[in-house]
Amino acid sequence: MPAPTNHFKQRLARGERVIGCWAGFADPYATEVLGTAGFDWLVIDGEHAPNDLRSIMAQLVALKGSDSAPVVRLPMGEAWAIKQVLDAGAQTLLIPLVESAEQARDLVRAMRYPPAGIRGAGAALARASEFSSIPDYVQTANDQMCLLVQVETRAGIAALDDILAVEGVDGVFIGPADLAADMGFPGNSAEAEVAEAIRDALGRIAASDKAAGILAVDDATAQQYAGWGAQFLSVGIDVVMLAKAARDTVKLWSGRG
Ligand SMILES: O=C(O)C(=O)C[C@H](O)[C@@H](O)CO
Repeated sequence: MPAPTNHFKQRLARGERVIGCWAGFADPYATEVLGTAGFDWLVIDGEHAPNDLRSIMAQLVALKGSDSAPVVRLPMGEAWAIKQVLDAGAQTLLIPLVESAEQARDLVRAMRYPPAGIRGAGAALARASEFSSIPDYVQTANDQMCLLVQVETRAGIAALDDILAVEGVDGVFIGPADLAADMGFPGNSAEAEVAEAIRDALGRIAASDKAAGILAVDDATAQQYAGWGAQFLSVGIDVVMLAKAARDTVKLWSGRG
């Protein structure tokens, strides 16, 4: 019995558009709720949500029966953190602030067992191997790894063609907020210069053998990004959804006192 098939990786490879959402409550109960909504993928955000290895693992467990594929974002692409989260059962990683092909190659290697990479062989006690119930996990896991790198600085954009040439990178995600900030327009990814950089980058990624990804928090922007070539498209953030719904409810009733 081989390592679990990464259906999300297969869908990207087939060129399917897949719609996702950010899971930012760092709580398995909230992520389990999201997992019933019908999203194709969910980002368990270890960069900007208060997650740690145990909360990430608890959310992987919560999504085990869901059709929503878990995508785990780490704070940075450190090999030791990648080793831990893969052993916890993650198969798709979103790694922020990638700015070179060398960095991308190092991430590919960190996600794979030797000789293709440097992932430590601890599967015997790992959730990923179902605690050794998958006897050939180490021999079959590499093929199920899905690496999504975030390009979200001017340096990353400049290195995009080189990053796109790296074997083992499955997708490139453009981070609009960080890119806008790095370009001198913090908080304004709709600024013409930033929007043009996003449009150009999504087009170049879509023309490559990688999947293009991005996040939008309003429908008009999401539609625009889809038209520019976004294939794995996140269309919301759970925390923002709840906060907005709560404020709208208060606004609705505040005038009815
Ligand atoms: O740069 C970006 O935009 C992203 O990487 C997404 C953000 O980190 C996400 O938290 C929404 O702001």
